[in-house]
Amino acid sequence: MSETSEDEQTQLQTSDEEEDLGSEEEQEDEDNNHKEGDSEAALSGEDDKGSEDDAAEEQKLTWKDLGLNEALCQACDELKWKAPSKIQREAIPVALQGKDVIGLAETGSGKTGAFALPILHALLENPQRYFALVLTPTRELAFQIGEQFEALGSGIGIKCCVVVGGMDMVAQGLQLAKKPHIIIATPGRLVDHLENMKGFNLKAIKYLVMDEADRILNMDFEVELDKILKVLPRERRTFLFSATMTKKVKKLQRASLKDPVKVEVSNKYQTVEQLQQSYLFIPVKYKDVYLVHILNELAGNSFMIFCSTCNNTVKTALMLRALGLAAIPLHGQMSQNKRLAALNKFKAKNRSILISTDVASRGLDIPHVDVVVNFDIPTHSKDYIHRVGRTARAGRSGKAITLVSQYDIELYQRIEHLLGKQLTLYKCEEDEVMALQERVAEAQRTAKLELKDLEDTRGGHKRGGDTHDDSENFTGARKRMKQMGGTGGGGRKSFGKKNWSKGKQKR
Ligand SMILES: Nc1ncnc2c1ncn2[C@@H]1O[C@H](COP(=O)(O)OP(=O)(O)OP(=O)(O)O)[C@@H](O)[C@H]1O
Repeated sequence: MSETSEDEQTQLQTSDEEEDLGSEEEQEDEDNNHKEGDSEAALSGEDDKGSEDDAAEEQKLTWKDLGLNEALCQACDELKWKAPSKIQREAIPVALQGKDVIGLAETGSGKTGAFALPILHALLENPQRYFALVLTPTRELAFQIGEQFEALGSGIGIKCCVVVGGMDMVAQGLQLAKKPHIIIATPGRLVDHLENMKGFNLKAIKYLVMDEADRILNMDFEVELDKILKVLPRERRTFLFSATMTKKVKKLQRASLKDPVKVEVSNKYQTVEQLQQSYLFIPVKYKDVYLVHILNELAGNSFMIFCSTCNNTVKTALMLRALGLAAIPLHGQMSQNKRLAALNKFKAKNRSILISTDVASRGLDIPHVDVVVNFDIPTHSKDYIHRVGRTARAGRSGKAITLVSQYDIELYQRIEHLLGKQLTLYKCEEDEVMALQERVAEAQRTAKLELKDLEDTRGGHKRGGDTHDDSENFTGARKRMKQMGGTGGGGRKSFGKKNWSKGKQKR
Protein backbone atom coordinates (compact mmCIF):
# COMPACT_ATOMS: atom_id res chain seq x y z
CA MET A 1 0.00 0.00 0.00
CA SER A 2 2.89 2.35 -0.68
CA GLU A 3 0.82 4.59 -2.98
CA THR A 4 -1.41 5.61 -0.15
CA SER A 5 1.43 6.26 2.22
CA GLU A 6 2.61 9.04 -0.09
CA ASP A 7 -0.40 10.98 0.95
CA GLU A 8 0.49 12.60 4.25
CA GLN A 9 -3.17 13.07 5.09
CA THR A 10 -3.78 9.40 5.14
CA GLN A 11 -0.91 8.61 7.48
CA LEU A 12 -1.50 8.31 11.18
CA GLN A 13 0.79 10.91 12.64
CA THR A 14 0.30 10.25 16.32
CA SER A 15 3.41 9.67 17.94
CA ASP A 16 -9.82 -16.70 31.01
CA GLU A 17 -11.13 -18.44 29.57
CA GLU A 18 -13.73 -16.82 27.43
CA GLU A 19 -15.31 -20.00 26.23
CA ASP A 20 -18.39 -19.63 24.13
CA LEU A 21 -20.38 -22.00 26.21
CA GLY A 22 -23.65 -20.15 26.37
CA SER A 23 -25.92 -20.10 29.37
CA GLU A 24 -29.43 -20.76 30.56
CA GLU A 25 -30.09 -17.11 30.15
CA GLU A 26 -29.19 -17.35 26.47
CA GLN A 27 -31.85 -20.00 25.96
CA GLU A 28 -34.37 -17.91 27.82
CA ASP A 29 -33.51 -15.06 25.51
CA GLU A 30 -34.17 -17.30 22.51
CA ASP A 31 -37.48 -18.43 23.93
CA ASN A 32 -38.56 -14.83 24.25
CA ASN A 33 -37.47 -13.80 20.80
CA HIS A 34 -40.86 -14.32 19.30
CA LYS A 35 -42.69 -12.41 21.99
CA GLU A 36 -40.64 -9.31 22.33
CA GLY A 37 -41.76 -6.97 19.61
CA ASP A 38 -42.61 -4.23 22.10
CA SER A 39 -39.24 -4.03 23.68
CA GLU A 40 -37.71 -3.01 20.36
CA ALA A 41 -39.42 0.35 20.62
CA ALA A 42 -36.36 1.78 22.29
CA LEU A 43 -34.37 1.41 19.09
CA SER A 44 -34.78 3.41 15.97
CA GLY A 45 -35.03 0.77 13.26
CA GLU A 46 -34.00 0.88 9.64
CA ASP A 47 -36.24 -1.23 7.51
CA ASP A 48 -34.65 -3.18 4.74
CA LYS A 49 -37.55 -4.06 2.56
CA GLY A 50 -36.51 -2.22 -0.58
CA SER A 51 -37.56 -3.43 -4.00
CA GLU A 52 -35.26 -5.50 -6.21
CA ASP A 53 -34.62 -2.41 -8.33
CA ASP A 54 -33.38 -0.56 -5.30
CA ALA A 55 -31.17 -3.51 -4.50
CA ALA A 56 -29.68 -3.50 -8.00
CA GLU A 57 -29.05 0.24 -7.69
CA GLU A 58 -27.40 -0.27 -4.31
CA GLN A 59 -25.18 -2.98 -5.76
CA LYS A 60 -23.48 -0.30 -7.82
CA LEU A 61 -22.46 1.68 -4.75
CA THR A 62 -18.71 1.99 -4.41
CA TRP A 63 -16.59 2.34 -1.31
CA LYS A 64 -16.12 6.00 -2.16
CA ASP A 65 -19.88 6.52 -2.40
CA LEU A 66 -20.11 5.44 1.23
CA GLY A 67 -17.96 8.42 2.16
CA LEU A 68 -14.82 6.50 3.07
CA ASN A 69 -11.34 7.98 2.88
CA GLU A 70 -9.46 7.24 -0.35
CA ALA A 71 -6.77 5.23 1.47
CA LEU A 72 -9.41 2.91 2.87
CA CYS A 73 -11.10 2.53 -0.53
CA GLN A 74 -7.72 1.44 -1.87
CA ALA A 75 -7.27 -0.99 1.01
CA CYS A 76 -10.62 -2.61 0.14
CA ASP A 77 -9.54 -2.87 -3.50
CA GLU A 78 -6.32 -4.53 -2.47
CA LEU A 79 -8.27 -7.07 -0.42
CA LYS A 80 -10.27 -7.70 -3.61
CA TRP A 81 -13.42 -6.47 -1.95
CA LYS A 82 -14.94 -5.16 -5.16
CA ALA A 83 -17.98 -3.49 -3.64
CA PRO A 84 -19.40 -3.07 -0.15
CA SER A 85 -21.62 -5.88 1.11
CA LYS A 86 -25.17 -5.11 2.20
CA ILE A 87 -24.38 -4.63 5.90
CA GLN A 88 -21.42 -2.47 4.91
CA ARG A 89 -23.55 -0.35 2.56
CA GLU A 90 -26.08 0.26 5.30
CA ALA A 91 -23.97 0.48 8.44
CA ILE A 92 -20.94 2.46 7.25
CA PRO A 93 -22.75 5.70 6.29
CA VAL A 94 -24.66 5.65 9.59
CA ALA A 95 -21.45 5.09 11.54
CA LEU A 96 -19.71 7.86 9.61
CA GLN A 97 -22.47 10.23 10.74
CA GLY A 98 -21.27 9.59 14.27
CA LYS A 99 -24.20 7.43 15.37
CA ASP A 100 -24.18 4.38 17.60
CA VAL A 101 -24.98 1.29 15.53
CA ILE A 102 -26.58 -2.05 16.21
CA GLY A 103 -25.66 -4.17 13.18
CA LEU A 104 -27.48 -7.43 12.58
CA ALA A 105 -26.56 -9.46 9.51
CA GLU A 106 -26.11 -13.09 8.64
CA THR A 107 -22.86 -14.96 9.20
CA GLY A 108 -20.07 -14.31 6.72
CA SER A 109 -21.64 -11.10 5.42
CA GLY A 110 -18.75 -8.75 6.22
CA LYS A 111 -19.69 -7.32 9.60
CA THR A 112 -16.03 -6.91 10.61
CA GLY A 113 -15.44 -4.50 7.73
CA ALA A 114 -18.70 -2.76 8.57
CA PHE A 115 -17.34 -1.65 11.95
CA ALA A 116 -13.60 -1.53 11.18
CA LEU A 117 -13.81 0.82 8.17
CA PRO A 118 -15.70 3.69 9.87
CA ILE A 119 -13.38 3.42 12.87
CA LEU A 120 -10.31 3.65 10.63
CA HIS A 121 -11.90 6.56 8.77
CA ALA A 122 -12.48 8.41 12.04
CA LEU A 123 -8.95 7.56 13.17
CA LEU A 124 -7.52 9.18 10.06
CA GLU A 125 -9.48 12.34 10.80
CA ASN A 126 -8.43 12.39 14.42
CA PRO A 127 -5.23 10.35 14.81
CA GLN A 128 -4.87 9.23 18.38
CA ARG A 129 -3.51 6.30 20.39
CA TYR A 130 -5.95 4.04 22.28
CA PHE A 131 -8.61 5.12 19.80
CA ALA A 132 -10.89 2.08 19.71
CA LEU A 133 -11.58 -1.00 21.80
CA VAL A 134 -13.09 -4.12 20.24
CA LEU A 135 -14.44 -6.73 22.66
CA THR A 136 -14.95 -10.26 21.42
CA PRO A 137 -15.87 -13.50 23.20
CA THR A 138 -13.08 -15.79 21.99
CA ARG A 139 -9.34 -15.52 21.60
CA GLU A 140 -9.12 -16.85 18.06
CA LEU A 141 -11.70 -14.32 16.95
CA ALA A 142 -9.70 -11.52 18.58
CA PHE A 143 -6.63 -12.46 16.51
CA GLN A 144 -8.74 -12.66 13.36
CA ILE A 145 -10.24 -9.20 13.93
CA GLY A 146 -6.75 -7.85 14.63
CA GLU A 147 -5.59 -9.24 11.27
CA GLN A 148 -8.55 -7.63 9.51
CA PHE A 149 -7.82 -4.22 11.06
CA GLU A 150 -4.18 -4.57 10.07
CA ALA A 151 -5.07 -5.57 6.51
CA LEU A 152 -7.44 -2.61 6.12
CA GLY A 153 -5.12 -0.19 7.90
CA SER A 154 -1.73 -1.32 6.62
CA GLY A 155 -1.42 1.66 4.27
CA ILE A 156 -2.08 4.17 7.01
CA GLY A 157 0.36 2.89 9.61
CA ILE A 158 -2.15 1.45 12.03
CA LYS A 159 -0.98 -0.21 15.25
CA CYS A 160 -3.16 -2.89 16.82
CA CYS A 161 -2.77 -4.94 19.98
CA VAL A 162 -4.56 -8.23 20.66
CA VAL A 163 -5.15 -8.82 24.38
CA VAL A 164 -6.36 -12.35 25.15
CA GLY A 165 -6.07 -14.93 27.89
CA GLY A 166 -3.63 -17.82 27.67
CA MET A 167 -0.82 -15.63 26.30
CA ASP A 168 2.06 -14.02 28.15
CA MET A 169 0.84 -11.08 30.28
CA VAL A 170 4.20 -9.32 30.26
CA ALA A 171 4.61 -9.39 26.48
CA GLN A 172 1.04 -8.13 26.11
CA GLY A 173 1.70 -5.41 28.67
CA LEU A 174 4.72 -4.26 26.65
CA GLN A 175 2.61 -4.11 23.50
CA LEU A 176 -0.08 -2.13 25.28
CA ALA A 177 2.55 0.25 26.63
CA LYS A 178 3.41 1.09 23.02
CA LYS A 179 -0.04 2.68 22.85
CA PRO A 180 -1.69 1.04 19.87
CA HIS A 181 -4.56 2.72 18.03
CA ILE A 182 -6.84 -0.28 18.28
CA ILE A 183 -7.10 -2.80 21.13
CA ILE A 184 -8.88 -6.06 20.37
CA ALA A 185 -9.56 -7.97 23.56
CA THR A 186 -11.39 -10.73 25.32
CA PRO A 187 -13.00 -9.18 28.41
CA GLY A 188 -11.28 -11.22 31.14
CA ARG A 189 -7.72 -10.51 30.08
CA LEU A 190 -8.42 -6.84 29.46
CA VAL A 191 -9.67 -6.53 33.02
CA ASP A 192 -6.45 -8.23 34.24
CA HIS A 193 -4.41 -5.54 32.52
CA LEU A 194 -6.66 -2.73 33.73
CA GLU A 195 -6.26 -3.94 37.29
CA ASN A 196 -2.58 -4.78 37.23
CA MET A 197 -0.79 -2.62 34.68
CA LYS A 198 0.37 0.68 36.11
CA GLY A 199 -0.56 3.69 34.03
CA PHE A 200 -2.80 1.74 31.65
CA ASN A 201 -6.28 3.17 31.23
CA LEU A 202 -8.96 3.49 28.59
CA LYS A 203 -9.94 7.10 29.21
CA ALA A 204 -9.07 8.14 25.66
CA ILE A 205 -11.20 5.51 23.89
CA LYS A 206 -13.49 7.02 21.24
CA TYR A 207 -15.06 3.84 19.88
CA LEU A 208 -16.25 0.69 21.62
CA VAL A 209 -17.23 -2.34 19.53
CA MET A 210 -18.87 -5.44 20.91
CA ASP A 211 -18.49 -8.08 18.25
CA GLU A 212 -20.78 -11.08 18.78
CA ALA A 213 -22.55 -8.55 20.97
CA ASP A 214 -25.31 -10.83 22.21
CA ARG A 215 -22.61 -13.12 23.60
CA ILE A 216 -20.62 -10.29 25.17
CA LEU A 217 -23.76 -8.87 26.77
CA ASN A 218 -24.60 -12.22 28.29
CA MET A 219 -24.32 -12.84 32.01
CA ASP A 220 -21.14 -14.89 31.54
CA PHE A 221 -19.21 -11.69 30.87
CA GLU A 222 -21.23 -9.51 33.24
CA VAL A 223 -18.59 -8.85 35.87
CA GLU A 224 -15.79 -8.15 33.38
CA LEU A 225 -17.97 -6.02 31.13
CA ASP A 226 -19.17 -3.89 34.04
CA LYS A 227 -15.57 -3.25 35.06
CA ILE A 228 -14.62 -2.28 31.52
CA LEU A 229 -17.65 -0.04 30.94
CA LYS A 230 -16.95 1.76 34.21
CA VAL A 231 -13.54 2.94 33.02
CA LEU A 232 -14.57 3.89 29.47
CA PRO A 233 -15.49 7.51 28.78
CA ARG A 234 -19.21 8.19 28.36
CA GLU A 235 -18.46 10.33 25.34
CA ARG A 236 -17.79 7.58 22.87
CA ARG A 237 -19.46 5.81 20.00
CA THR A 238 -20.63 2.25 20.55
CA PHE A 239 -21.18 -0.40 17.89
CA LEU A 240 -22.85 -3.75 18.55
CA PHE A 241 -22.60 -6.38 15.83
CA SER A 242 -23.75 -9.98 15.55
CA ALA A 243 -25.67 -12.46 13.43
CA THR A 244 -27.99 -13.02 16.37
CA MET A 245 -28.92 -10.21 18.69
CA THR A 246 -30.59 -10.02 22.02
CA LYS A 247 -33.79 -8.02 21.88
CA LYS A 248 -33.88 -7.45 25.58
CA VAL A 249 -33.68 -3.76 26.14
CA LYS A 250 -32.35 -4.38 29.63
CA LYS A 251 -29.33 -6.15 28.21
CA LEU A 252 -28.81 -3.60 25.48
CA GLN A 253 -28.96 -0.82 28.06
CA ARG A 254 -25.83 -2.23 29.61
CA ALA A 255 -23.97 -1.17 26.50
CA SER A 256 -25.07 2.46 27.21
CA LEU A 257 -25.97 3.16 23.60
CA LYS A 258 -27.06 6.66 22.69
CA ASP A 259 -29.89 6.90 20.14
CA PRO A 260 -28.64 3.84 18.32
CA VAL A 261 -29.60 3.13 14.75
CA LYS A 262 -30.47 -0.49 14.18
CA VAL A 263 -29.19 -1.74 10.85
CA GLU A 264 -30.74 -5.08 10.16
CA VAL A 265 -30.06 -6.52 6.74
CA SER A 266 -31.58 -9.95 7.09
CA ASN A 267 -34.59 -11.38 8.78
CA LYS A 268 -33.89 -12.50 12.29
CA TYR A 269 -32.00 -15.75 12.48
CA GLN A 270 -31.77 -16.24 8.78
CA THR A 271 -29.07 -18.52 7.49
CA VAL A 272 -27.52 -17.75 4.13
CA GLU A 273 -29.25 -18.93 0.97
CA GLN A 274 -26.24 -20.80 -0.37
CA LEU A 275 -26.22 -23.04 2.71
CA GLN A 276 -27.78 -26.48 2.27
CA GLN A 277 -29.00 -27.63 5.66
CA SER A 278 -30.05 -31.15 6.51
CA TYR A 279 -30.42 -33.48 9.46
CA LEU A 280 -30.05 -37.15 10.18
CA PHE A 281 -32.21 -38.86 12.77
CA ILE A 282 -30.21 -41.75 14.21
CA PRO A 283 -29.85 -43.80 17.40
CA VAL A 284 -27.22 -42.32 19.68
CA LYS A 285 -25.12 -45.51 19.60
CA TYR A 286 -24.54 -45.15 15.85
CA LYS A 287 -23.42 -41.53 15.87
CA ASP A 288 -19.77 -42.35 15.19
CA VAL A 289 -20.53 -44.69 12.34
CA TYR A 290 -22.85 -42.15 10.68
CA LEU A 291 -20.21 -39.48 11.10
CA VAL A 292 -17.64 -41.69 9.41
CA HIS A 293 -20.14 -42.43 6.65
CA ILE A 294 -20.70 -38.70 6.02
CA LEU A 295 -16.95 -38.04 5.94
CA ASN A 296 -16.56 -40.93 3.53
CA GLU A 297 -19.42 -39.76 1.30
CA LEU A 298 -18.13 -36.20 1.17
CA ALA A 299 -14.42 -37.07 1.10
CA GLY A 300 -12.23 -34.36 -0.39
CA ASN A 301 -14.05 -31.54 1.43
CA SER A 302 -12.99 -29.51 4.46
CA PHE A 303 -15.09 -30.20 7.55
CA MET A 304 -15.79 -28.44 10.82
CA ILE A 305 -17.35 -30.87 13.29
CA PHE A 306 -18.92 -29.50 16.47
CA CYS A 307 -19.05 -31.47 19.72
CA SER A 308 -20.57 -30.49 23.04
CA THR A 309 -17.55 -31.15 25.26
CA CYS A 310 -13.77 -30.92 25.13
CA ASN A 311 -13.55 -34.63 25.85
CA ASN A 312 -15.80 -35.48 22.91
CA THR A 313 -13.63 -33.48 20.52
CA VAL A 314 -10.53 -35.40 21.57
CA LYS A 315 -12.28 -38.78 21.55
CA THR A 316 -13.78 -38.16 18.12
CA ALA A 317 -10.51 -36.88 16.70
CA LEU A 318 -8.66 -39.96 17.98
CA MET A 319 -11.33 -42.25 16.54
CA LEU A 320 -11.10 -40.58 13.14
CA ARG A 321 -7.33 -40.59 13.18
CA ALA A 322 -7.40 -44.29 13.93
CA LEU A 323 -9.27 -44.60 10.64
CA GLY A 324 -6.60 -42.61 8.85
CA LEU A 325 -8.50 -39.33 8.66
CA ALA A 326 -6.77 -35.98 9.13
CA ALA A 327 -8.73 -34.75 12.14
CA ILE A 328 -7.53 -32.21 14.69
CA PRO A 329 -9.30 -31.06 17.87
CA LEU A 330 -9.73 -27.48 19.08
CA HIS A 331 -11.17 -26.74 22.50
CA GLY A 332 -10.82 -24.52 25.50
CA GLN A 333 -8.76 -26.88 27.63
CA MET A 334 -5.87 -26.84 25.17
CA SER A 335 -3.10 -24.33 25.75
CA GLN A 336 -3.52 -21.19 23.69
CA ASN A 337 -0.49 -22.03 21.57
CA LYS A 338 -1.96 -25.43 20.73
CA ARG A 339 -5.33 -23.84 19.96
CA LEU A 340 -3.70 -21.49 17.51
CA ALA A 341 -1.53 -24.27 16.06
CA ALA A 342 -4.60 -26.49 15.50
CA LEU A 343 -6.47 -23.67 13.83
CA ASN A 344 -3.49 -22.79 11.64
CA LYS A 345 -3.06 -26.39 10.49
CA PHE A 346 -6.69 -26.46 9.47
CA LYS A 347 -6.52 -23.03 7.84
CA ALA A 348 -3.41 -24.08 5.91
CA LYS A 349 -5.30 -27.19 4.74
CA ASN A 350 -2.78 -29.50 6.42
CA ARG A 351 -5.75 -31.04 8.18
CA SER A 352 -9.13 -31.38 6.52
CA ILE A 353 -11.23 -31.98 9.64
CA LEU A 354 -11.40 -29.59 12.59
CA ILE A 355 -13.30 -30.96 15.57
CA SER A 356 -14.21 -28.30 18.07
CA THR A 357 -16.47 -27.15 20.85
CA ASP A 358 -18.46 -23.95 20.55
CA VAL A 359 -15.23 -22.08 21.14
CA ALA A 360 -14.98 -22.08 17.32
CA SER A 361 -18.67 -21.55 16.58
CA ARG A 362 -18.66 -17.77 16.34
CA GLY A 363 -16.98 -15.47 13.92
CA LEU A 364 -14.12 -17.60 12.62
CA ASP A 365 -13.61 -16.90 8.95
CA ILE A 366 -12.09 -19.89 7.17
CA PRO A 367 -13.31 -19.57 3.60
CA HIS A 368 -12.49 -23.13 2.54
CA VAL A 369 -14.85 -24.83 5.03
CA ASP A 370 -17.25 -26.86 2.86
CA VAL A 371 -19.22 -28.80 5.44
CA VAL A 372 -20.27 -28.20 9.04
CA VAL A 373 -21.37 -31.27 10.98
CA ASN A 374 -23.22 -30.87 14.26
CA PHE A 375 -22.05 -34.14 15.75
CA ASP A 376 -23.57 -33.11 19.10
CA ILE A 377 -26.60 -30.90 18.66
CA PRO A 378 -26.10 -27.38 20.07
CA THR A 379 -27.79 -26.82 23.43
CA HIS A 380 -28.62 -23.23 22.53
CA SER A 381 -30.39 -22.80 19.23
CA LYS A 382 -28.57 -19.56 18.47
CA ASP A 383 -25.30 -21.48 18.49
CA TYR A 384 -26.71 -23.47 15.56
CA ILE A 385 -26.85 -20.27 13.49
CA HIS A 386 -23.25 -19.44 14.31
CA ARG A 387 -21.91 -22.97 13.85
CA VAL A 388 -23.43 -23.50 10.41
CA GLY A 389 -22.25 -20.01 9.51
CA ARG A 390 -18.65 -21.29 9.44
CA THR A 391 -19.41 -22.43 5.90
CA ALA A 392 -21.15 -20.71 2.95
CA ARG A 393 -19.40 -17.42 3.73
CA ALA A 394 -19.12 -14.33 1.56
CA GLY A 395 -21.33 -15.71 -1.22
CA ARG A 396 -19.82 -19.23 -1.32
CA SER A 397 -21.89 -22.38 -0.95
CA GLY A 398 -21.71 -24.92 1.83
CA LYS A 399 -23.43 -27.78 3.62
CA ALA A 400 -24.53 -28.26 7.21
CA ILE A 401 -25.57 -31.65 8.57
CA THR A 402 -26.99 -32.07 12.07
CA LEU A 403 -27.04 -35.47 13.78
CA VAL A 404 -30.19 -35.80 15.84
CA SER A 405 -30.45 -38.69 18.28
CA GLN A 406 -33.47 -39.86 20.23
CA TYR A 407 -32.39 -37.53 23.06
CA ASP A 408 -32.08 -34.43 20.90
CA ILE A 409 -35.56 -34.08 19.50
CA GLU A 410 -36.65 -31.16 21.66
CA LEU A 411 -33.46 -29.23 20.99
CA TYR A 412 -33.80 -29.94 17.29
CA GLN A 413 -37.37 -28.66 17.27
CA ARG A 414 -36.20 -25.46 18.92
CA ILE A 415 -33.68 -24.98 16.11
CA GLU A 416 -36.33 -25.43 13.43
CA HIS A 417 -38.57 -23.04 15.33
CA LEU A 418 -35.81 -20.44 15.50
CA LEU A 419 -35.07 -20.84 11.79
CA GLY A 420 -38.76 -20.77 10.95
CA LYS A 421 -38.39 -23.69 8.58
CA GLN A 422 -37.94 -27.44 8.43
CA LEU A 423 -34.65 -28.91 7.33
CA THR A 424 -34.39 -31.71 4.80
CA LEU A 425 -33.45 -35.24 5.68
CA TYR A 426 -29.88 -36.22 4.75
CA LYS A 427 -30.37 -39.36 2.70
CA CYS A 428 -28.16 -42.35 3.23
CA GLU A 429 -28.34 -46.07 2.66
CA GLU A 430 -28.45 -47.79 6.02
CA ASP A 431 -26.71 -50.90 4.66
CA GLU A 432 -23.78 -48.86 3.45
CA VAL A 433 -23.49 -47.15 6.80
CA MET A 434 -23.68 -50.36 8.78
CA ALA A 435 -20.99 -51.92 6.61
CA LEU A 436 -18.59 -49.53 8.37
CA GLN A 437 -19.62 -50.53 11.83
CA GLU A 438 -16.91 -53.09 12.56
CA ARG A 439 -14.08 -50.81 11.49
CA VAL A 440 -15.54 -47.92 13.44
CA ALA A 441 -15.92 -50.11 16.53
CA GLU A 442 -12.23 -51.00 16.31
CA ALA A 443 -11.30 -47.34 15.88
CA GLN A 444 -13.42 -46.51 18.93
CA ARG A 445 -11.50 -49.08 20.98
CA THR A 446 -8.19 -47.63 19.83
CA ALA A 447 -9.38 -44.11 20.64
CA LYS A 448 -10.48 -45.20 24.09
CA LEU A 449 -7.06 -46.67 24.85
CA GLU A 450 -5.30 -43.61 23.48
CA LEU A 451 -7.48 -41.34 25.54
CA LYS A 452 -6.61 -43.34 28.63
CA ASP A 453 -2.90 -43.18 27.77
CA LEU A 454 -3.22 -39.45 27.26
CA GLU A 455 -4.86 -39.06 30.64
CA ASP A 456 -2.20 -41.21 32.33
CA THR A 457 0.58 -39.20 30.70
CA ARG A 458 -1.10 -36.01 31.75
CA GLY A 459 -1.45 -37.24 35.31
CA GLY A 460 2.24 -38.16 35.37
CA HIS A 461 3.70 -35.06 33.77
CA LYS A 462 1.58 -32.14 34.63
CA ARG A 463 -1.42 -31.48 36.70
CA GLY A 464 -3.89 -28.82 35.70
CA GLY A 465 -3.07 -26.36 32.95
CA ASP A 466 -2.73 -27.81 29.51
CA THR A 467 -5.12 -30.71 29.82
CA HIS A 468 -6.46 -32.64 26.88
CA ASP A 469 -3.73 -31.49 24.59
CA ASP A 470 -4.10 -32.74 21.09
CA SER A 471 -1.03 -35.04 21.02
CA GLU A 472 -1.31 -35.68 17.32
CA ASN A 473 1.60 -38.07 17.25
CA PHE A 474 0.22 -40.16 20.00
CA THR A 475 0.34 -43.65 18.58
CA GLY A 476 1.13 -45.82 21.60
CA ALA A 477 -2.26 -47.50 21.80
CA ARG A 478 -2.40 -47.94 18.05
CA LYS A 479 0.93 -49.76 18.12
CA ARG A 480 -0.26 -52.01 20.93
CA MET A 481 -3.45 -52.80 19.02
CA LYS A 482 -1.34 -53.81 16.04
CA GLN A 483 0.86 -56.04 18.19
CA MET A 484 -2.32 -57.67 19.47
CA GLY A 485 -3.25 -58.47 15.90
CA GLY A 486 -5.62 -55.58 15.23
CA THR A 487 -5.16 -52.96 12.58
CA GLY A 488 -5.14 -50.14 15.06
CA GLY A 489 -8.48 -48.92 13.89
CA GLY A 490 -8.14 -49.49 10.22
CA GLY A 491 -5.21 -47.27 9.32
CA ARG A 492 -5.34 -46.38 5.67
CA LYS A 493 -7.06 -49.44 4.35
CA SER A 494 -9.96 -48.49 2.17
CA PHE A 495 -13.42 -49.43 3.24
CA GLY A 496 -16.90 -48.34 2.41
CA LYS A 497 -17.07 -47.27 -1.17
CA LYS A 498 -14.30 -44.67 -1.17
CA ASN A 499 -10.56 -44.92 -0.88
CA TRP A 500 -9.63 -43.10 2.31
CA SER A 501 -6.13 -42.24 1.31
CA LYS A 502 -7.43 -40.31 -1.69
CA GLY A 503 -8.14 -36.61 -1.85
CA LYS A 504 -7.14 -34.28 0.93
CA GLN A 505 -7.68 -36.79 3.66
CA LYS A 506 -4.16 -37.92 4.41
CA ARG A 507 -2.67 -38.20 7.85
N1 LIG B 1 -17.16 -6.19 0.60
C1 LIG B 1 -16.63 -7.38 0.60
N2 LIG B 1 -16.42 -8.03 -0.58
C2 LIG B 1 -15.88 -9.28 -0.58
N3 LIG B 1 -15.52 -9.95 0.53
C3 LIG B 1 -15.72 -9.35 1.72
C4 LIG B 1 -16.26 -8.04 1.82
N4 LIG B 1 -16.32 -7.72 3.13
C5 LIG B 1 -15.84 -8.77 3.81
N5 LIG B 1 -15.46 -9.75 2.99
C6 LIG B 1 -14.92 -11.08 3.33
O1 LIG B 1 -16.03 -11.85 3.74
C7 LIG B 1 -15.64 -12.79 4.74
C8 LIG B 1 -16.60 -12.74 5.91
O2 LIG B 1 -16.49 -11.51 6.58
P1 LIG B 1 -16.65 -11.38 8.16
O3 LIG B 1 -15.76 -12.37 8.85
O4 LIG B 1 -16.51 -9.96 8.53
O5 LIG B 1 -18.16 -11.87 8.33
P2 LIG B 1 -19.15 -11.70 9.57
O6 LIG B 1 -20.39 -11.11 9.04
O7 LIG B 1 -18.45 -10.99 10.69
O8 LIG B 1 -19.42 -13.22 9.94
P3 LIG B 1 -19.75 -13.91 11.38
O9 LIG B 1 -21.17 -13.55 11.74
O10 LIG B 1 -19.58 -15.35 11.13
O11 LIG B 1 -18.76 -13.34 12.37
C9 LIG B 1 -14.21 -12.45 5.09
O12 LIG B 1 -13.37 -13.37 4.44
C10 LIG B 1 -13.99 -11.07 4.53
O13 LIG B 1 -12.64 -10.88 4.14
